[in-house]
Amino acid sequence: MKVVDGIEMKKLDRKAMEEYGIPGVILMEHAGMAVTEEILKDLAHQENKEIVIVCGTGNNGGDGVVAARHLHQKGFPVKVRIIGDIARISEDAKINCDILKKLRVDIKTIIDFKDVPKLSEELSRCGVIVDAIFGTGLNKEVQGLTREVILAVNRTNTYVLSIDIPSGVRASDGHICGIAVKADKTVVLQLPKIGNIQFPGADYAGEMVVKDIGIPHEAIEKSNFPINLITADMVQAILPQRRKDTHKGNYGKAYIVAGSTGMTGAAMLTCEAVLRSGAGLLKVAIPQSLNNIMEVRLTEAITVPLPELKKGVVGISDIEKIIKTMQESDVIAVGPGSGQTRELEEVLRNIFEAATIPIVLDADALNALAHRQEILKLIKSAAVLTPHTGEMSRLTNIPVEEINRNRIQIALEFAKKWNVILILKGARTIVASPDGKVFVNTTGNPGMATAGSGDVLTGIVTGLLAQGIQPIKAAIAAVYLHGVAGDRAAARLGEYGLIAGDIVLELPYAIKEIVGK
Ligand SMILES: NC(=O)C1=CN([C@@H]2O[C@H](COP(=O)(O)OP(=O)(O)OC[C@H]3O[C@@H](n4cnc5c(N)ncnc54)[C@H](O)[C@@H]3O)[C@@H](O)[C@H]2O)[C@@H](O)CC1
Ligand SMILES: [K+]
Repeated sequence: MKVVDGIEMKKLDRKAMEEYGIPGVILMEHAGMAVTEEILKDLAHQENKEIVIVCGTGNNGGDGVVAARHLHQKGFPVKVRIIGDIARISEDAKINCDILKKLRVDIKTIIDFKDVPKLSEELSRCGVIVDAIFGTGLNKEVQGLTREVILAVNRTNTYVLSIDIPSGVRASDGHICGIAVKADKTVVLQLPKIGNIQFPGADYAGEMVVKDIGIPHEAIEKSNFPINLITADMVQAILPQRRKDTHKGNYGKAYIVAGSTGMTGAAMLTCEAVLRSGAGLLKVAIPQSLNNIMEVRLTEAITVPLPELKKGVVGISDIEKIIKTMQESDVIAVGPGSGQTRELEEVLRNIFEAATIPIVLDADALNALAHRQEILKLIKSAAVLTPHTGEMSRLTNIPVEEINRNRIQIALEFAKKWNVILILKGARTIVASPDGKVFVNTTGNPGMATAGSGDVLTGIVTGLLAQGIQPIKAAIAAVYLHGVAGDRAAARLGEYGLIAGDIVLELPYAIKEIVGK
């Protein structure tokens, strides 16, 4: 599903109106009806059926006014409160306000700070507050009277439903413009906005429901706005059903170069995740001295011990053996728990020059690359890099705070510059492709911020690549499944006690949930 910013949404609205001749009031009517439908669902669970709709003077307010009409028609007690000068109300909103007045719906303006205490009382007493103050048109910090009203909304214990986006959240990036409504539910119109899914804004949305308001789908499909939301349907289409007449040779050979003294756990988690993602066969290159531990813990993998010169880490003396096994494999992953050595840079350079299969780079491989990014240019096959924000900061020399402010753009630029698929991990992991597309993941939870969680993700990507899934699709499916497995683990254990091994254990069920088998 496409994700847009306010400008792209306006373009699509305009296209619907100008190219297809769908009048704005019709779109507004659909929006108001979609909101009504959701309010009716919420009211079904509660005694207090009174609704207060707080509107701004733009089209978001207009959507609220339409909802008021439909709720009134169904016999619910509705109050509409418009903040500011009613004379400045948008054209389509005005048409709807005029109808409301003829229907004698209780509609008043809030023009003074003196009006706020009375409004606060109404907001506390009603069953549902509808937030129709600002939508995609929010273009400056929220101050004065509107700020007071949003504070009043947030002070109540009343259920709050926001139309399109919680008022105060900027649609283009999720920035909070001074203050924002804390919603229990957001009825997103037609397409999710970046501000609905990127933090901090995403934290204000509550449950999200996306509703079609009649913007022609072919206009949306033609839009070349590059951001997409990863959905269950999308992942289902990526993961093939297994044919009955197959054997392990049909599901690929994965090769993992990972682990060092004290870090065998990282290698282990990656390997387990590869196997749990359905790869046919797994070989793991591990420093000789760590081989015994791996053999005991990892029954299903074949270990390929490396005759390390430096004890406990993979070094350049191991390169021939690594390349030989790589040539017999369908995907190679390097980095989890490899240890920070300058020699790893040389190992990577040799792998990059020789590889004709997809390469996954994580953790210490990324730290090694931070010194010599330019060797990425040697890669002839597909590469998937999986940095968290700290690793991304080292890779790009961009401070963490700046990355957090601009995750989508920074991920996209890196993917394009180095011709790689970039998985930028974090709350709302982003997958960026070298051809300029971005996919945002919304599965997962804060319990997954735990050691080893990233190693599991590397294993899933590798396992899917082994099975011949196209690299960008493998990355998309991997981040989604990783999150679903984490959510399942959190549902069972809570977020505090969740550890990376629990994500691996839930992974088969997460896949089954999507594939059905
Ligand atoms: N044809 C359309 O454009 C449609 C728009 N729809 C709705 O309309 C919304 C967008 O409507 P608009 O573009 O009118 O914008 P909004 O309704 O989001 O509000 C913008 C209004 O608020 C003012 N404003 C912006 N930031 C402010 C601030 N910080 N303090 C005080 N005033 C501020 C602007 O000057 C403008 O008057 C969407 O989110 C959606 O809910 C839907 O009705 C469907 C059709
Ligand atoms: K809103």
